[in-house]
Amino acid sequence: MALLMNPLSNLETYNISEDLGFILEDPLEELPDPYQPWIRLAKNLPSLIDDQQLRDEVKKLPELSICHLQGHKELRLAHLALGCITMGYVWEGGDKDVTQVLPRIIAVPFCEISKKLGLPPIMVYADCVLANWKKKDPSGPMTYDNMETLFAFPGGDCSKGFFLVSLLVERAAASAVKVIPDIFDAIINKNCNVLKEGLRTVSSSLREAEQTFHLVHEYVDPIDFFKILRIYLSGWKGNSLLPEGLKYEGVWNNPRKFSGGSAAQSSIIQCFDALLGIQHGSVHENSSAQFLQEMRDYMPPSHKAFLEAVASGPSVREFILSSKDADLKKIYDECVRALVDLRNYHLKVVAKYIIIPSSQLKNNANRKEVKEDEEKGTGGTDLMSFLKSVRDTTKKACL
Ligand code: HEM
Ligand SMILES: N#Cc1ccc(NC(=O)NCc2cnc3scc(C#CC4CC4)n23)cc1
Repeated sequence: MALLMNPLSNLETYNISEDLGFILEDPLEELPDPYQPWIRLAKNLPSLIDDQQLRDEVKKLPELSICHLQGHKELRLAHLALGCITMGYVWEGGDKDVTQVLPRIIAVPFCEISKKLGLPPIMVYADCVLANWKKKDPSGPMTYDNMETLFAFPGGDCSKGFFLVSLLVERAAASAVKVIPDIFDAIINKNCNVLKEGLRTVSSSLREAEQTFHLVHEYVDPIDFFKILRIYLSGWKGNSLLPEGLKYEGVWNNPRKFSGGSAAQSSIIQCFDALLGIQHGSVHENSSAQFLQEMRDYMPPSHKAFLEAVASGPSVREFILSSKDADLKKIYDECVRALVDLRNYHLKVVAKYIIIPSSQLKNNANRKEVKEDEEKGTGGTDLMSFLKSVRDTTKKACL
């Protein structure tokens, strides 16, 4: 039977790497000379923030047109650098001195670059995880010891650990992305053996991703994460510290609300949900599904398009439900269980890095009441119930 056109046959068209999945391959580290002031500020965020100098330095930036930025990788580096500077600018004073206005000198170029990339004018996962890395020895392996982030936040090596461990988990799971076109071809051609092969690769890459996740305990300190880093990931939607949002001076007359960085902006996990036919409730009544759907607007548009292509492709779940092949059902369940185990492990990590430090700090005599939205995700969601509901709907997908 002639191979029917498989919409996913060329991952390149979705800016997806055969080897690294949604990770930006070989991110640029430098921009053309005129933009050096942006790179210099972004490279010195930790010390500028610790010295409370960042806001003053931002105001001294030269007015720059974005016309000298050429190509996707320069735009991604510029969005990453300006995204880091924006988070540092807004949260430099912690929750005691929050600024409501982003100065035009940075707001105007940041919004123009965001528009060209189809990203929101706030730091997103595709910035500080997917594009924020380099190898120390370019000919060496992609291992933690041979890698470095391009930009960091205050809190010592906490942001490096958090961003690079997430990147390595993405890389482990990426080996499953490249078999998705083969899985769709197998369904179109009713080839059970090729389908089984593809699903075995999916479950083994998810198992490898969970193993990689363990690195978080070695490279991220819970107190540094909870007390310092998470502040800089916070957004201005559903945040009582910026109830109207942030005013982007010179761009919009009214303040705008954008959600803080979230791994719900990671395409890789949402891609497995789409492939396995796991619905996290309907976007009409279920807030978890709404949040996951909304976070797709914080992904590079080509990655969002890939998720939609996977979700609208031939249904793996329906094909297997209608199949008599018990082996096929078993392999499908192994994929679902691997995703459940990954989400369960993630919940344990969230307890260690958020729930426990939060209660420890709450118990400190001199600590003010925890703000009502501190227990919420950077996206303003009630994080534990969100994560548990996503894990539970994944579990329900078992055959
Ligand atoms: C210190 C380590 C971590 C903490 C404290 C943490 C915390 C959280 C929190 C609070 C959320 C809820 C939504 C949000 O606010 O973003 C979340 C979502 C998520 N996190 Fe993490 N996370 C950590 C590490 C990781 C790593 C290494 C990965 C792997 C890529 C990951 C993948 C996800 C995903 C995919 C979601 C969206 C919900 C889902 O699809 O299950 N997280 N995380
Ligand atoms: N209190 C408290 C509280 C603390 C943290 C959060 N949320 C949070 O850190 N989300 C980001 C996240 C979750 N998982 C992963 S892997 C890689 C990233 C990332 C990133 C960059 C920011 C784009 N993430 C919510 C509430």
